[in-house]
Amino acid sequence: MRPTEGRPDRPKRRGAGWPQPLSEVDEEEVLRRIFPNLRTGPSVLIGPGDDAAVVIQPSGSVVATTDTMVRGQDWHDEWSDAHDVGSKLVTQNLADIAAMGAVATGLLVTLAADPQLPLGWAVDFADGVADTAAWDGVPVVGGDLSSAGAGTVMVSITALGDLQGRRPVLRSGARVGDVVAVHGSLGESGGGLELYLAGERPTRWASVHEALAAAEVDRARDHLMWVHRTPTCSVSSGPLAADRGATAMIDLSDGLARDAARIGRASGVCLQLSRSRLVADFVEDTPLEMALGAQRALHHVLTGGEEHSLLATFPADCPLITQQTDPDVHWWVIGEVVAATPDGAHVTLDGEPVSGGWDHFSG
Ligand SMILES: Nc1ncnc2c1ncn2[C@@H]1O[C@H](COP(=O)(O)OP(=O)(O)O)[C@@H](O)[C@H]1O
Ligand SMILES: Cc1ncc(C[n+]2csc(CCOP(=O)(O)OP(=O)(O)O)c2C)c(N)n1
Ligand SMILES: [Mg+2]
Repeated sequence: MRPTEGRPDRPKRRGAGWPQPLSEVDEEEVLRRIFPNLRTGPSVLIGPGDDAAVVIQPSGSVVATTDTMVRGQDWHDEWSDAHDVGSKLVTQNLADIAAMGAVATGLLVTLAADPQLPLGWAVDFADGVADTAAWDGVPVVGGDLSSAGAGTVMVSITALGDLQGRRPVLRSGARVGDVVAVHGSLGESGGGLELYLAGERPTRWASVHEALAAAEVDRARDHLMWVHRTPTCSVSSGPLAADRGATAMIDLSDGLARDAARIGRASGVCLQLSRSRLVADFVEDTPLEMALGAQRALHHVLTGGEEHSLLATFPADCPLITQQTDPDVHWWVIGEVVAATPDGAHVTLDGEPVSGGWDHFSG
């Protein structure tokens, strides 16, 4: 069983102090509430407040990615508060930067909202972005505010990154004979989504003592829902994997089966996953199994989205894989790269084609 990593569950929410709708304030006032909580960094020459930011890119090339979330499609207000949404949006973007083998150098944040949205929501969202970005040492360098139709809240981040002289790790680099490995958890966010969709809500423990005394299954459920609200990505593991010879890499946003197939397709190979390894490392004795049972757990391990762990391929003799000593930075070997099969499967489980995972348009 992999160790579960932690960061503070509930950083401070300031927004409760500003229940008035955005329509009662002007843009300057929104920004005045947001800016003080943003942290800068040595790579930022010009930060938020001018027409554009100026960020130092030491290696001369810019890694750029963007991700968007929409209320009702990507979160429900009954599940996630504004701080959670900001935190998750940062993780989605930083995971994409890490999966290229790069280090993030700046974030640009957009909020387009119904003017009836409370000012406090905008502040808590910005704080969620700022707190999570600061945790990973990434400055917020700018953004945009816009209004949107009744009920609409759309948030988006564009992240910039620097390869620091590394070659980018592409989806197309996997070679026959490589091992397939995962850094981070699998299926926990998907398990949390299942619980939320089933109407479950995390327990609000009256005290730490009460939480510790709670049944293990209740803590397992809470953990899954917490991961769904605020997944994390170990951002330094991407560049480290790149330095140590990763041949292909992707962050797991749409589910292991779907994202592994992206590497397989781009590389013209098949990623052959091992059921016994996935079960031993990600199902047995995990919160997923405890909360949902072994069968649902394996389903989420294979298809659960929004985990933002890293999936990579490495040469089989790569020391990062063969000489692992620290369980906190472990790459779990879950399969190997084989030649693409004539029927076109780019990912298999014990040799059988496997599919599933998230798609925005086809569900
Ligand atoms: N509207 C768009 N216009 C141009 N490129 C896009 C658009 N949407 C997605 N892409 C590109 O397509 C690729 C796949 O997108 P996506 O599945 O969102 O990637 P990821 O899972 O890494 O966020 C990325 O390289 C992304 O930049
Ligand atoms: C209300 C709600 N329904 C469904 C989901 C599940 N969900 C939304 S997006 C997504 C996959 C990842 O999103 P995407 O924008 O495709 O990330 P990217 O691949 O671009 O990084 C999943 C599993 C959710 N989080 N909230
Ligand atoms: Mg995307």
